[in-house]
Amino acid sequence: MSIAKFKLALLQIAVGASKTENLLRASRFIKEAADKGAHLVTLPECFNSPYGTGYFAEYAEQLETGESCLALSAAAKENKIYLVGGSIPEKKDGKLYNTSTVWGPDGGLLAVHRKVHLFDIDIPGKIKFQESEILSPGNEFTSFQMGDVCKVGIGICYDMRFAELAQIYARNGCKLLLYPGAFNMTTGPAHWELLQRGRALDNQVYVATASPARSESSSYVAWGHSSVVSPWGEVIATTDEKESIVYADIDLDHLQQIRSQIPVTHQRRSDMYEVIQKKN
Ligand SMILES: NC(=O)CCC(=O)C(=O)O
Repeated sequence: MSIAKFKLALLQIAVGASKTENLLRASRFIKEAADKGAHLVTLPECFNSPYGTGYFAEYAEQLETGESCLALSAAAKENKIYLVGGSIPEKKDGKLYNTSTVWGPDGGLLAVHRKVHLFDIDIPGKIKFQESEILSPGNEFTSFQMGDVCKVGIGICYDMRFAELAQIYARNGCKLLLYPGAFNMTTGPAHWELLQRGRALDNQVYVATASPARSESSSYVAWGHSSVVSPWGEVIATTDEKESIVYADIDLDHLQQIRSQIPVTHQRRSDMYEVIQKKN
């Protein structure tokens, strides 16, 4: 019989200039969440490096040999949890990516997601950010199977704005979508929660986001507010901007009830419209 409920933990940790300290902090928070019964633990976007195009090259690692992945693998194994390693700047074949790795309770690498939609925006007088100045985009959908419990889809931050990605994950059987992210002080208050609720409600899935804690002295000030939204579109767990751990019970029976009560999946008019998946 498969398990219908599990505890998810989002680690909203402070991220500073020292990679070593960032990794130690992450390991400490992972242990705390596991000790509190979390089965799946998620770190924020860019948890080992300050977030900014000027930092990515310096902090980037190769996945196979980098100290961040070694630390994540060890933490997953020691605590016997599924671990989504937020994201890190990755170097591979002469290119840089914003990359999330997923680890199983035996410390093995289960999945790798390279941010598909790069964060390039320009809101005059507020924020201009161009990830594409230095990063390359990933080209793959990424999901992983959490034992016999549930399939989980991964996106990184700006990926959450693209409804089609979430729709395809849901269609492929994902019941939880995880977005390590770092929205900012302009788009955070306006869109962070709205996007999560939209993705959750449209697809009748759980959606969770993990942000770094806010640091007013950073060049990029993160919004924080890591949250979990239910398939009903309700925020079931959240926090403010400070360092904290957000816990939520993911209840797959509840998800199934909502899907039976409001059966939009079966009511789609695919004779009239369709979202097409062009890659794996
Ligand atoms: N790191 C990101 O992708 C930030 C995305 C963001 O802030 C947005 O508004 O979208």
